[in-house]
Amino acid sequence: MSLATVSSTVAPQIPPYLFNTDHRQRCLAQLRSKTTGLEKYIYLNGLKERDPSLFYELALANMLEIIPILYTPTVGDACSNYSHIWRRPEGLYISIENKGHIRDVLRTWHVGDSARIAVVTDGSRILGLGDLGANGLPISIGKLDLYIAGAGIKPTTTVPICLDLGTNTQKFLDDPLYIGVRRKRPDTEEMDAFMQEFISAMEEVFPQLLVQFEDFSTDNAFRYLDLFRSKHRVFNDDIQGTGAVVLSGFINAAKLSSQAAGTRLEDHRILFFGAGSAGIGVAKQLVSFFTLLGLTEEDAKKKIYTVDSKGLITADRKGLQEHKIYFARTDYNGPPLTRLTDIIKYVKPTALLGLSTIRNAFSEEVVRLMASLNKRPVIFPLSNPVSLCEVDYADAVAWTNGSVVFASGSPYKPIEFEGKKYEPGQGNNMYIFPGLGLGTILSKARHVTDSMVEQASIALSASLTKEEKDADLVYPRLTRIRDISAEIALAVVRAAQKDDVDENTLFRSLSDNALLEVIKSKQWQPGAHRSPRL
Ligand SMILES: NC(=O)C1=CN([C@@H]2O[C@H](COP(=O)(O)OP(=O)(O)OC[C@H]3O[C@@H](n4cnc5c(N)ncnc54)[C@H](O)[C@@H]3O)[C@@H](O)[C@H]2O)C=CC1
Ligand SMILES: CC(=O)C(=O)O
Ligand SMILES: [Mg+2]
Repeated sequence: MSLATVSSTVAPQIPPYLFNTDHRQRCLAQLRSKTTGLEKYIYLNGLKERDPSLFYELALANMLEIIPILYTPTVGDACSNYSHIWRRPEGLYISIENKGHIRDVLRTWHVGDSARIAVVTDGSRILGLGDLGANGLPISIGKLDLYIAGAGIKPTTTVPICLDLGTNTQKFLDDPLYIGVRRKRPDTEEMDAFMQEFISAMEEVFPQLLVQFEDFSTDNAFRYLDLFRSKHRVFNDDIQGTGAVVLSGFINAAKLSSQAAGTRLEDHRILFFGAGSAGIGVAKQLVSFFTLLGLTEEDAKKKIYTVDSKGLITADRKGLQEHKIYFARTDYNGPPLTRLTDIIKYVKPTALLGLSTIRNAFSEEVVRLMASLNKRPVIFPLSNPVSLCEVDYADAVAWTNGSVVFASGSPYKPIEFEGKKYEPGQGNNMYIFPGLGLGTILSKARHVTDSMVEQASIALSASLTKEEKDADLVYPRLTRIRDISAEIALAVVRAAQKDDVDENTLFRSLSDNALLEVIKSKQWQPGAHRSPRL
């Protein structure tokens, strides 16, 4: 027998000194030795492949450090560069060329009947980065990592999907390493036929699955939500998840702002800078909330002003896109208002929400104007990733002399201003979709109803501890996300029961405390099946 044969048949021995240090510390040191976000992302991706349990253990124990790598902002870099950093298949690509046999492609995914949650993107609007085509897969993977870490969904029941339908971004079509099909995106007719086949095939192959649509371009985001939501178990994260998370933060922020001003929640006026899937999704969620407070829909709608790249959206504007019509103002008859400062002077908003993808759109002049109109202005620059955020946290604090109530889409660190510590909120749908998904899966809800989304939002806003309230936070600390997801799931299950869409009726007889315990007991824990040393 040759030496080469001997060495290939003997299992490699792990030298005992490898265990002198906790391997988690070794992995963290390796992670921290990487100098760029993208290198850290690649490192974590490799760790997940080698040892998924350890990967999630590290993510849970070091959330504030690791989530911004797996998710926004760094996942944006990963998507932008995905064709170049690709190592191995780690999700399901369904290409436009698979039309006619999509179910066969779905059957190649290894989890079959046990699949519970799929995040599906077509890569056409990844964060605020535009049409990234097949490079969009990491957004589905990152969202599912949050389902696993944040809600305790079992990793083996998740399905990350990127629909590879082409791209209209020429730079990718010209890139020899581009991973997707080299063609422009289909027209509506071709895409509709593909999507109909896709959603039917999903239901056939994965009968218990919840589908989260993610980062579709705005028209298609609304289109496929409207087409599928009453027939299938689906929701759109950018419209509904964002609506819920921002409503939740708004409720807490508006309380702080109203307390300072001596006004009521009903007195708020909200200006949306950006009127796409996210902006309009949030605006609709706010209308629904104001009606819960007793306002008529018409009066609730009057509280909302929307702005797009052409300025304040008014009903007399020609060729308005469908999704902008509902909020178009009928009470402004002057010349078009295009400058944000002029719009603010006209509207006098108490809250300014940015979902525009325009970096630094909330200039010093804008922020100071908001502070001059409000004792505690609510300013939420929600565009992702950080490179597209409408205003940095430190600037917002300095320009309002510390009075701002702030939440951004991507994370900022706490800061010190004139000797006082200030802590930002992160208004990101990551606080909602894990719990919304968990509640939907456990109740086996046939559909995701409006009330399930709304109750998720209200449960999140009610989840602040006294300490978090005392620190003027509008969202709970991310490190508590598992417990918060369980509380949200409880509210979602109850809403599903009220709407009579829960196919699992066993939970109906349980008290809230008992149900919460059941939900927590279902949360997957990393590390349960691994060697205690690792
Ligand atoms: N924080 C969170 O949880 C979430 C944040 N987002 C972020 O929101 C942003 C927008 O997403 P979508 O609504 O889906 O995109 P979109 O492209 O549909 O909407 C962008 C909107 O901004 C407007 N806009 C563009 N340039 C403008 C300008 N110069 N002045 C005023 N308005 C301008 C557009 O007209 C459009 O109405 C993205 O950056 C995305 O990452 C989206 C979902 C969730
Ligand atoms: C957070 C998210 O879903 C987005 O920026 O698109
Ligand atoms: Mg999104």
